Amino acid sequence: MSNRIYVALDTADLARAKAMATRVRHHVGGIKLGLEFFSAHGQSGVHAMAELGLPIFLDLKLHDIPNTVAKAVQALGALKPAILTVHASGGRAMLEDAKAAAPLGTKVIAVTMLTSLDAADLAATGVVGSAHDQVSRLTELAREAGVDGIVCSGAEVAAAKAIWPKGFFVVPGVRLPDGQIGDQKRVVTPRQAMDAGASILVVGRPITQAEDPDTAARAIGATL
Ligand SMILES: O=c1ccn([C@@H]2O[C@H](COP(=O)(O)O)[C@@H](O)[C@H]2O)c(=O)[nH]1
Repeated sequence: MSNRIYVALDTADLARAKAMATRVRHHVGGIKLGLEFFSAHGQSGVHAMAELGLPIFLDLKLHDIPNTVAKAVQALGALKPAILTVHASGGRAMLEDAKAAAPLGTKVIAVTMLTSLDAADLAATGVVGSAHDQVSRLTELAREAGVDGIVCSGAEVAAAKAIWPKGFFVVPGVRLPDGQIGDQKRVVTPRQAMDAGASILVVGRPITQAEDPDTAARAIGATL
């Protein structure tokens, strides 16, 4: 894939999502649809977005018992997403069953530690250690379970790649040096993330909230 940027279309407004995707389509490699979009528009909304012809990343971060997740993955299979996310902390059996239930061409990617969390947030949920430790532990688990890769921040991707050289590494929470961080906590620049080993970048608000989204997407691409 030549363009490594997936634009996150976090909106419940289908017309807005379509208009944004149409605007930036020549400057991104795919479209990421998450909980907000899917809760509002479900599978028909995903079909409507797929008509634009870009790969679809379905970021639903599934997290439940193995049987429930496997059945959900099966139900989503008709959409044939390029990428589908589950939470690594759902455990090995859940990851294995999610992968087994996914269509052949869909990468099942395990979210390790959300980029909106830091070590203090981890500690508050009873997890001891640094973000690096947590991402490393869950990368190992995801690799052993046979999924295709992980989501982590750009700060941990080099360590994750050392554990899993052939893994697929999705990095959200990227910002240009002068960009607004918002609710993200573990942030690096797009260039730093790629240099550290990211396979693809997820970029939302730096593109979608920009005055001129196509220029913003092109400018981010030009830094890579
Ligand atoms: O750890 C994670 C996992 C997923 N995301 C998603 O990526 C985008 C980031 O949007 P920005 O506007 O660029 O912050 C968003 O859709 C999240 O749901 C993440 O940020 N961190």
